[in-house]
Amino acid sequence: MLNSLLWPHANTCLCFYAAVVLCVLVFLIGQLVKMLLSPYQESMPQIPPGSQGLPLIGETLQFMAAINSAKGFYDFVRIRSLRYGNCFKTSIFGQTHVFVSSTESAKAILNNDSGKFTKRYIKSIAELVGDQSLLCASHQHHKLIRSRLINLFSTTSLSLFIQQFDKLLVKSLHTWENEGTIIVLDQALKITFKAMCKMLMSIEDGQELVILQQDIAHVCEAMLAFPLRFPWTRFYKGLKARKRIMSTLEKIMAERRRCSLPNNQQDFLQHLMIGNDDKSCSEQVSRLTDSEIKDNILTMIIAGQDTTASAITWMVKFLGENQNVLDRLYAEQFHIADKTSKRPFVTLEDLNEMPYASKVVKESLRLASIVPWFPRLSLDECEIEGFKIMKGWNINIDAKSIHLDPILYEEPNTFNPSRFDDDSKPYSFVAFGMGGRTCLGMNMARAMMLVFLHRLVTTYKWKVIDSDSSIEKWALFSRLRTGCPIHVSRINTN
Ligand code: HEM
Repeated sequence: MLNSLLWPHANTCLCFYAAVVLCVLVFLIGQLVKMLLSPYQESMPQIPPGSQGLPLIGETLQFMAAINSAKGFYDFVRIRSLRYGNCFKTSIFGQTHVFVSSTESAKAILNNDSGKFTKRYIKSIAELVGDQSLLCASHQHHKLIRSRLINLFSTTSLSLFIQQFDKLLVKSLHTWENEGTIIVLDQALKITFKAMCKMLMSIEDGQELVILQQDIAHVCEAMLAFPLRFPWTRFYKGLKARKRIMSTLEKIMAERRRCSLPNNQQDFLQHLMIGNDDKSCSEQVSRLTDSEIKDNILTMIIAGQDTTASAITWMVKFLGENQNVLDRLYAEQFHIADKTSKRPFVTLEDLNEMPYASKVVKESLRLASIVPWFPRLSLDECEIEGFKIMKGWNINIDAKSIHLDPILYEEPNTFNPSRFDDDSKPYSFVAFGMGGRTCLGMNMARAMMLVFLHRLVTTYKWKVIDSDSSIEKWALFSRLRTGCPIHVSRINTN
């Protein structure tokens, strides 16, 4: 009886102790596994710091607010870069964007030896420039288009372009004297646009040019707009303008085919069409379709006009505010003017004899950072700056931060062309990008800036009237809101 009473009790005790031992064992094994894994977990890269903002819209509203402010859209990046450091994450238009600003990351991403990155613009931009545009094409398609376009940017075409640009500029500068006050940006936009249209399609004057310039401006304004398709929205107007530009190009191409223009017409469009229409061309030579030609003519106007005009405007402002730099520039430019004044045009060789002006151009491009960041897409999971980057994230190389990094540039906010007396550190100057997507028109842009500098400095003295540095709202590239008004007076060379 006693046994019968004791045994069930003993059984219960045994079960209890066994359960306790089991629990302790499970706990100890858990701790052991945690200990073994913990060094691994600590070394696992974390995702970059930053805020994803509100559900769905992320930080889109803050980004749009920056686009619509006098500080310009880069301010969105600047504030976060100060808060989180040289690699941070945000969410815009429903997508994750990472911004990085070290030279090492710029090198890895722009060189893209790993093949883990491709270029990507937001969808609305791709719609405006066209999906056959060099800017939006995927890796292989981009290679094909770039290989065709790069032939257009030869030294011969650069020399011809310099002549054409100089001719237009001299004509335009002539009229400045009567006007007294000049808005540099407006003038630079007109001249660069004319020069680009002449080089691309031989359009020089007339109503066609005026309408084209207005339409290009609409397309540019739409690029940062919210992609809403209502008749009163910027985006819709941009799409309509693109349609008109496309039909103008179609008309020009049809006309050239109908009238079988001589193949010696020296413009980019004709060169691209010859490549297409010439049936004797080897099949190996990759030809562009009509859509590819049209999208890329539009791309080159957008990529070349606004950027160069903005850069010229900043350069005039920086020079107007730095008399010591201007004095040194006068010495160099008047020396060269002894030669150029005896010839009808400035030549490429003349430009090669302007070492100080070249540094002025470079310093202006650094300080203005016209294209403030370069967008890429991560094709695979990878690590950047010690952070984990997921496949499908947008990675933006923050060129402006690199250009203003005090470790790379002493007193980075000072306009000092002589800082380029010594070679720059690798990837510290990326105004035209680097790697397989480097700016195709960089020599053309530099040439326009140098010719502009030469003619302005040797023709006029100028004073910047409004020193306001606010940035134009909704501008795709960093443009001065005032357009830099200057008062000019002709230099008496007698
Ligand atoms: C000061 C003026 C200019 C600046 C600052 C500038 C800057 C840039 C930058 C930074 C890129 C590369 C962006 C990236 O890697 O994502 C680029 C690409 C490009 N630029 Fe320029 N650019 C200028 C003038 C021009 C001109 C005059 C043309 C003439 C047509 C031009 C045509 C292009 C083209 C076609 C691309 C795309 C290249 C590609 O994706 O393969 N640019 N530009």
